[in-house]
Amino acid sequence: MNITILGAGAFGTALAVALSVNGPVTLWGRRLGSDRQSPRLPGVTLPAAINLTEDLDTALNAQCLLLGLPAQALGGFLADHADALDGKTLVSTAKGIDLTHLTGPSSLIAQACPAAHVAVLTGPSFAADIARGLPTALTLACTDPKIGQSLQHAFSTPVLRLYRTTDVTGAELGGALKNVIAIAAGIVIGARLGDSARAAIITRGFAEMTRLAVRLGARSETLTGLSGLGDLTLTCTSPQSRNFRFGHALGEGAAFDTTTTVEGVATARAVARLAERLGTDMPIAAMVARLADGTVSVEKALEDLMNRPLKEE
Ligand SMILES: NC(=O)C1=CN([C@@H]2O[C@H](COP(=O)(O)OP(=O)(O)OC[C@H]3O[C@@H](n4cnc5c(N)ncnc54)[C@H](OP(=O)(O)O)[C@@H]3O)[C@@H](O)[C@H]2O)C=CC1
Ligand SMILES: O=C(CO)COP(=O)(O)O
Repeated sequence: MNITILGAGAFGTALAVALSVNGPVTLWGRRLGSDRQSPRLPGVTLPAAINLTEDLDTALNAQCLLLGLPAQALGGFLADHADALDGKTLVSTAKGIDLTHLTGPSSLIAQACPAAHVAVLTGPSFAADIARGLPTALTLACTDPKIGQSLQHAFSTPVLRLYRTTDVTGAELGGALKNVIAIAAGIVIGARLGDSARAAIITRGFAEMTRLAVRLGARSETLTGLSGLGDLTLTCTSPQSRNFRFGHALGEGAAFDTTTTVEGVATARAVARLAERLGTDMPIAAMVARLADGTVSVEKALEDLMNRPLKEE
């Protein structure tokens, strides 16, 4: 399968590097430079099997396109290029909920490109790890089992092992919601509240993730897989995670580089709105939204969460 990746950020570039072991790959980006290096993946030289292009028309000729854009940029990109994208196989790697439409990437794609075959590639994977060829397991979600199987094979390599599911909603919500909980975990560690508190945030955060995802049509078992619990574990425990690092800075009262992609901030806001609309209890996510917006202090957030009515687990 001829693979084209749109978006030369850290993840799109890492996937291009990984998939180029299977054959030629095209990587489109707005600013690629000429030295086969990526500013988002320092120290990684892009192999010759990656065809780099800044010409979007050329890139859009492909039948299967991996979309490496962040969640909040995806809607605009789809709107701008819907005609050229419709009817193709479009695989999103974005981990977020669109703040305007309050939906995940798959619904955004389906709304903009109704004739497209939609899939989601997600799971625990730092771009730097993938680009270095470290062993990684991911989830490929597609409602059409045949297309899902063909993508699973196309995107697997000796060090990239893909599992398959038809639960697109569950897979993409797991990836989006874990970013919100990773911010909370970072805040806990940054504010020196301890590893026990982090374990509580991970566990109760996972309960929230599952509650909202199931309410939106996901299968609960999907949340226990790589795309949910797997990615939650990774991002809540590793300083490689930008969401965790953002939370850490918030917790210790330090500044954070605002140009860094931190998907969990907009997603926390989207979750707070969704939770209110659906009447779903999402206290940690709602608190992350308020903390990120600066409308509550860490001390007050902790006090409020600890003093919620006692209940059954
Ligand atoms: N990094 C990681 O480890 C992983 C990331 N992901 C997910 O992948 C998605 C992308 O993240 P990541 O690659 O890390 O982000 P980066 O911040 O590294 O890169 C984002 C890329 O998107 C491009 N972009 C943004 N807006 C537009 C637009 N309107 N049109 C065209 N290109 C645009 C940027 O282009 P430009 O440089 O020109 O601004 C940039 O190349 C996120 O949802 C993330 O959660 C998933 C797994 C792992
Ligand atoms: O999604 C990721 C790992 O699976 C990357 O996490 P961050 O965006 O927090 O760096």
